[in-house]
Amino acid sequence: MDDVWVYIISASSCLFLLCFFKLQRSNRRNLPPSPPSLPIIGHLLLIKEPVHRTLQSLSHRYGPVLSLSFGSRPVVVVSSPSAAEECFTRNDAVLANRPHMLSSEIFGYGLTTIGTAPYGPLWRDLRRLTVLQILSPHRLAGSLAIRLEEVRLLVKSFYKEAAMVAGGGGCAKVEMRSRLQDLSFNIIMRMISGKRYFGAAIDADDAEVARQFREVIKEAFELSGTDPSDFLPALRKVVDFKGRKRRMVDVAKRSDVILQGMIDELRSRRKRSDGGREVESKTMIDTMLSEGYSDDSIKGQMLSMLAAGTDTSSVTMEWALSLLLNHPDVMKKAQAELDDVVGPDRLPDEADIQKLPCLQNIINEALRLFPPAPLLVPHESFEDCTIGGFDVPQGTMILVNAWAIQRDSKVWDDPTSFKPERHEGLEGDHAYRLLPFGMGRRGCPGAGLANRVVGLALAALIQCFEWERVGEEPVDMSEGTGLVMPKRQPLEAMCKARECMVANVLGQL
Ligand code: HEM
Repeated sequence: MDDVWVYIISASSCLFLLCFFKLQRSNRRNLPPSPPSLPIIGHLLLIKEPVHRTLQSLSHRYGPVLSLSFGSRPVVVVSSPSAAEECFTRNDAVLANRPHMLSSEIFGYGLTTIGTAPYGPLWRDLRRLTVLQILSPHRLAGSLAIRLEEVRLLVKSFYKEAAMVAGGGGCAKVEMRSRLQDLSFNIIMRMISGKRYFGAAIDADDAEVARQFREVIKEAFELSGTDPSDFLPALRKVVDFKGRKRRMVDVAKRSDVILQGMIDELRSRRKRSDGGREVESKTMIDTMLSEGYSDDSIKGQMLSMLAAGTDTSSVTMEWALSLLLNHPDVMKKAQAELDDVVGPDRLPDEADIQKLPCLQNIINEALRLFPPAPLLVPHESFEDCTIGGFDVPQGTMILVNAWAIQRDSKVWDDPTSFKPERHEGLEGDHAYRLLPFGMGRRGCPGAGLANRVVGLALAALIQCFEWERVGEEPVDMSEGTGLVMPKRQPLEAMCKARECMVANVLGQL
C-alpha cells in the first residue's frame, strides 16, 4: 500500500513540475496574440465554416499573426503579405513540414505521398520526380495533344447540345460543374495512365471503373476534412468519431484496388506492346515503373495528382465563368482579344495564351477572389522560429489565410470588386499579395499545368460561344464548404454557338 502512495505522489509531483516548467517556458515566450480559450478544446468552438472567413474576422481583432489552439494543437494564422513573406523566405525550410492528420495518414499511404510526407529525403525525392519529370515543362509540352483534344471534345459536346435546341435558336441551358470536372479529370488521368475515363468513345468497363473511382474520390474528399482526433489525439485510440476512421479505411481500400488495377493494366500493356521487354513511354505510371518505384509509391502519386490537380482547376474555371457571366462587358473584351489573336478559323493553342493578357488577368482575378485553397495546405514548424516578431514554437500548425490577404483593403484597392485590369503590368510580381498556389519549397508543383488547362479551356469556351445567365438575377457567388472551395450553387448557363465560329471550327469538330 505504502509503495502505491509513493508511486502516486512521485508521479503527481513529476506531472506538476512538468506543467509548471511548460507554463514558465510559454510565459517567457512572446507568443502571437490570442482570443480567450477553453481548457482542453482551446478555440475549437470559435471555428465556424467557412473557416477562412472566421479566421479573417479573428485577425481583424487580434492582428495578422494570431495564435490559436485547436484542442491540444497550437496553430498560428498568418494574414498579411509581410508575414507570409517571412513564412516562405526566412522560415521556408523550418515551416516545410505538414501536420500529421488522420486523413493524410490513411489516404496518404502512411504519410508517404508528396503532399503529406514530412520534410525530409522521401518528400525531396517525390518532389524531384514531380517537378523535374512528371510536370516538367518538357513533359507538359509532350502532353499538349491530350489537353487540346480534351478541350476540343468539351467544345464539341457544348456545340452539339446547343445545336439540338432548334426552337430556342440554338441556345441550350448547360450544367457546367460536372463538365469542367470531367475535363480536368480526363486530362490528369490521361497523363497518368494514358486512358480517358469520361465522355464519348469510352469502353463500358472503363466507364464503370471511372464511375466507381469518381465515387471513391468524392467520399475521400468528404472525409478528408479535419477529424476531432486530429486536435484531441489522446482520443484517437479510444473513440472513432461517427465511425469516420472506419469509413476512411474502407474508402482507402476501395481506391487502392482501383489504382492497383490501373497499374496492372498498364504493366501488361507495356509487356504486350514490346514482346515482354519494357518500353519507354510517357505516362506517369510508366516513368515511375521504369525508375523502380514500388506500387504503393505509384498509387500514392496517382492519388496526389488527382486529388490536388482536378477539382482545383475545375473550380477555378467555374468561378471565372461565373464572374464573366456577371460582367458581360469583360466577357466581350476577352472575346475581342481572342478574335484578334486567334481568329475564326481555329481553336486556341497553348502558345496563344501568353498573347492573351486580358484572359490571363481574368484568371488571376478569379484566383484572387476565389482561391481554391483559401488557407493553402497547412504547414507545420519543425523547429522554433519567429513570425512578425512573435515566437512560434516547434510543432505549430501554420495556416496562411491567402483568401484574407487577397481581399485585404490595405493591400488591394476596392478588394471585393472584380477588376481584371488591376493585374496589368504586374506580370507575376505580386509580392506575396497573390498566392493561390502557395510559395516556397512546398508551393504547388502543378501551377504550370493548371495555368495551361484553365487558360486553354476558358479561351476555347469564350471564343466559340455566347454565354448568358439563366435568368435576370446575377450568378450567386457565395462559397460552399469543401476541401477545395466550391461555389455553393453549381453553375448553369445559357450557351449558344457564335456564328463566326461555326463554318471553320465548330462545324468541323
Ligand atoms: C488552379 C489549380 C491549383 C491550385 C489553386 C493549387 C493550389 C495549391 C496549393 C495552395 C498548394 C499548397 C501550397 C503550400 O503548401 O503552401 C498546392 C500543393 C500541391 N499541388 Fe496544387 N494547385 C492547383 C493545381 C494543381 C495541379 C494541376 C497539380 C498536379 C497535377 C497540383 C499538385 C499539387 C501537389 C502535388 C501539391 C503538394 C506539394 C507538396 O506538398 O510538396 N496542383 N497546390
